[in-house]
Amino acid sequence: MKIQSLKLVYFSPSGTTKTIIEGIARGFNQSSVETIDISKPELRKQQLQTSENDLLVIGVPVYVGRVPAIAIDWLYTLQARSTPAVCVVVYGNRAYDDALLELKDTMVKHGCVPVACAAFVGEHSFSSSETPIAVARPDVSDVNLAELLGKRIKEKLLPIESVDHISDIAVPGNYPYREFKPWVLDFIEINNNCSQCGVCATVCPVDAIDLENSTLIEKEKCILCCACVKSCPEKALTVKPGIVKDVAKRLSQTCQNRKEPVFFL
Ligand SMILES: Cc1cc2nc3c(=O)[nH]c(=O)nc-3n(C[C@H](O)[C@H](O)[C@H](O)COP(=O)(O)O)c2cc1C
Repeated sequence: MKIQSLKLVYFSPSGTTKTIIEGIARGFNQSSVETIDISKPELRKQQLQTSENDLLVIGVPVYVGRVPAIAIDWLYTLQARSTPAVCVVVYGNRAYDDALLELKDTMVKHGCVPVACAAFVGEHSFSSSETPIAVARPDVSDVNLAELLGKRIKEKLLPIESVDHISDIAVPGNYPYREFKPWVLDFIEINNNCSQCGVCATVCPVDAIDLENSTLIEKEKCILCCACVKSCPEKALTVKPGIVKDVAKRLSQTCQNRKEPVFFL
């Protein structure tokens, strides 16, 4: 199959999913590449139409074993016509549960034909110096594997005449998908180092932080991604004692064993 354009789409508040998707794209080595970063609220309004001549690569982080609701909402606006697609989830070294299955099912529902699926590991959103979880993942080895996956997808597509010749890919996961109830939590503490620079408000994928006064965080909008905590140049934002901190402590003890990326193609 001759691919004319690579379409990259990722939701990646703290950047690990973006790193993996870019690695896959390098390995695939296509001259025409269009990227939509759906972590940015204004870019989520952008509609995408794809055809059989495109390769759509979508990456999302795993949130409580599922695809983040924001990414599912965006996928509902996707107009894909028989488009070969790569489904990628990135998780924080605990488990990806039903997320890869959910992503694959959703993409199929919207006109995609999965040509490869993969689960990679990224530093956990709740990781901190006190509660380290998968620190600095994806690392060089993960990125090399992402590039290798890109090459293998190209090799797989080369001899195939059309999407009708791509067989179904089985991925782990269960029905019904793991239950997910959004948490509404006021869990961020801001100390006196805050210079009101606004970086936290700019990186927030749901516009939950007031740009003029970053101490005003709308907890009903917050999705706990911790992009604000991780991006603060003054290290003024930290996680308060409470549920998120307790989860982080538990995961930093129970998820120490390194998990490796897996491909299905
Ligand atoms: C609300 C929330 C739920 C999460 N649930 C899981 C999970 O079920 N399993 C897991 O291993 N990691 C989980 N993570 C960690 C992220 O999947 C992981 O850190 C990912 O690399 C973040 O991607 P990003 O850097 O592209 O934002 C969760 C993170 C958040 C914020």
